[in-house]
Amino acid sequence: MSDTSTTTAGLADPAARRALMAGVATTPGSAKPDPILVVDNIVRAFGGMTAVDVGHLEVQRGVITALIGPNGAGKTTFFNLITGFDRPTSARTGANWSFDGAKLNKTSASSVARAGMVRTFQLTKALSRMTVMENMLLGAQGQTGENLLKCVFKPLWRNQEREIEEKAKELLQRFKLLEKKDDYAGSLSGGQRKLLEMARALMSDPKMIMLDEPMAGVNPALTQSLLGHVQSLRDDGMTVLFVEHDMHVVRHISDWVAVMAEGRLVAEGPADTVMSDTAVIDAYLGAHHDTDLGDDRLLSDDTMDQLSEEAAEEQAHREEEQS
Ligand SMILES: Nc1ncnc2c1ncn2[C@@H]1O[C@H](COP(=O)(O)OP(=O)(O)OP(=O)(O)O)[C@@H](O)[C@H]1O
Repeated sequence: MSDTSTTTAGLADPAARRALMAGVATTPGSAKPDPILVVDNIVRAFGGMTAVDVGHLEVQRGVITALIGPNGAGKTTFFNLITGFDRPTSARTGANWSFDGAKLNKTSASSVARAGMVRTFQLTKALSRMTVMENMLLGAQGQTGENLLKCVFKPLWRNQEREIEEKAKELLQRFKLLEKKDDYAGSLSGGQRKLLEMARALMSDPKMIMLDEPMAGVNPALTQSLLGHVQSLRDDGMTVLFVEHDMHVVRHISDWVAVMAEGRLVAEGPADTVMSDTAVIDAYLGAHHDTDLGDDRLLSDDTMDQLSEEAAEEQAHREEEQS
């Protein structure tokens, strides 16, 4: 295994990332130079249907890995399993996964988050009725102060409360949401909600952030800014694992792509290699024939016109809001 500190330090540099992944085999389950997450024999069946059956998967530390696959491939179920929100049916027959060297099987979702693997979760109805700041403070749960000791060490708790609020403000500033801190989260646009979900996840200082379709429902004008945020998390040394259907996004920001189909890991590699893999093309085209695998040359003029119209509308809307 390579030295983690030196490996991750230079990963803002694309050439360093390419060099790091260059020697990795493009076969499903391939070994990584310094994996932060290692998964073995994780199976989840619902009745007679096997939703997930992953024999071995390693996620490289400090890079952006996309998990792709057609609808129903098992991506969300896989996320739920490794983050402790669901249990594998293979629990008794050897399911194993570890994060940053610590075993995670049988661990609750909150312990997984405390270990440093945090997933974004969607703004539910209940969270929509809370303010942006209240949502951020929820993300800090699990830190001291929640327990009875806070009554005994109140000054200490107050200090921490202040620190947490400061941290929330800094993150909101970074994600351009500070002016909205007292607004109800439900009043935010689709893109701003995604930013809030990401900012909230960062409140607990994760080592790895897992994003489930971070670009879904986000209009083109905000997509660029969201992509920039995801890349800067990686550049700051965080590991990113994300599920995404938009293949343009996947090509644009992924350092590595893992592909699932019918519950199994069927391919791995850099985006371009994976997208031209026949197993991947078959998996997608078998599911829906009109799938766009993210080659910009395939975008029709009409689609491009529509995208720029939407971007212009969003820009006009923002200018109107500012005036
Ligand atoms: N709680 C459940 N009960 C029964 N079947 C389920 C349950 N959750 C998921 N499934 C099934 O498991 C399979 C995998 O679903 P999953 O949502 O993980 O796929 P996915 O790759 O995330 O799909 P999508 O891209 O459409 O979100 C699907 O056939 C789905 O219907």
